[in-house]
Parts: sequence; structure tokens; C-alpha cells
Amino acid sequence: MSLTEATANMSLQDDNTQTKRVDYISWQDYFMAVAVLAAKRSKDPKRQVGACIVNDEKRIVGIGYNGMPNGCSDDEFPWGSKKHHFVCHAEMNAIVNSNSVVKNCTIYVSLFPCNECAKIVIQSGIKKVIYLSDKKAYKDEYKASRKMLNAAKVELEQYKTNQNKIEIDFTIEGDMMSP
Ligand SMILES: O=c1ccn([C@H]2C[C@H](O)[C@@H](COP(=O)(O)O)O2)c(=O)[nH]1
Repeated sequence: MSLTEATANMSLQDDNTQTKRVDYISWQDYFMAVAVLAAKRSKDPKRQVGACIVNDEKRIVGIGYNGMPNGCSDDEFPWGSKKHHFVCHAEMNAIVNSNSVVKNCTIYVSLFPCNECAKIVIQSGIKKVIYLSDKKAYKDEYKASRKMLNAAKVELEQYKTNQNKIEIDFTIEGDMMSP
């Protein structure tokens, strides 16, 4: 090895004083957090729902939240009991906004999908639903939804985590000091 090569190799050697971070978030926490963050874009005063579709390479291929259809102003269309005639659900938005194939993907949702969303999930070929809240499970449409998803062999998993909160801080630690 020439002196130049040896010097170049030395400059790439680690000093071994730094090891990798261990408090990074898991993939599941990350994807559910993206769904929950998307929900924060919703204008629905009563319920904000978010969805994040992930392929088997752990790439996000679609994100959505509940909102009025394109061209239907969310200042003009109703947000009371009549919203159900108009609003697009998070799952549907995530699927139709996706930038890649959703077949065989997993969808992370902040609320268990309703019957209408279950139909779209099944027909799109999504193979797994990871859901945060199941608070509407007692309602008929959610019973129907579960029945269809089970019949279509879409895997269902309730999201569990050991960290109930992920904080997003826009001030990056040490940003002002370190190079
Ligand atoms: O699977 C679902 C179910 C519901 N949503 C959205 C649609 C509406 O904006 C609200 C439902 O409001 P309620 O007043 O609780 O009926 O949630 C959804 O995006 N996906």
C-alpha cells in the first residue's frame, strides 16, 4: 500500500468514541406517527383521521387525511352532521393520492376503517391494516367493516407502543453551536 493510500485509509478510520443512537423510533412508531401527523391537517372539527401506506420495502407510498374533495371548499361545505355526504375519508385519500402501487402494502390508520374504507382497502389489494383507535367498534358499520376485512384475509393489527408521545421540536439541538 502506498503512503497516499495508507493516509487516505487512516482518515476514514473511526475514532470509536461514538456509537449509534439507541433511542431512535421504531418503524411502526414512525409510520403511525406519520398517520397521526397527517390527521392534524384535517379541518373536521369533531374527528381527525390520518392514514399512511407503506410497501414491503418500508417506503411510504401514500398519505391521507379526511377532508373535502378537490374543488369543494372546506370553508363552504358543511362540517356538521351533513359532512358525511361530502367528506373524503383518510384511507381513500391515501390510496388515491399514492405515488406507487398499493397492492400488498400495509396501511397505518389512526382509526379502524369504516365499512366504506374497508371496501376500498380490500379492492386496492392492501394486505394489512395497523390501526390505533378502535373506539367505533360497537357500531354496525364497523362490525361490517371487520367482517369484510376478515373475509378478504386482510391482516388486522392494533398498534401497540411503549411510547405514548413523540415530540417534534423544530429547534434542532446544538444547531447554533456545532458545525
Ligand atoms: O374510516 C374512516 C372513518 C371516518 N373518517 C372520517 C370522516 C369524517 O370526517 C370523520 C367521522 O366523523 P364522525 O363525526 O365521528 O362521524 O372521520 C375517516 O377518515 N375514515
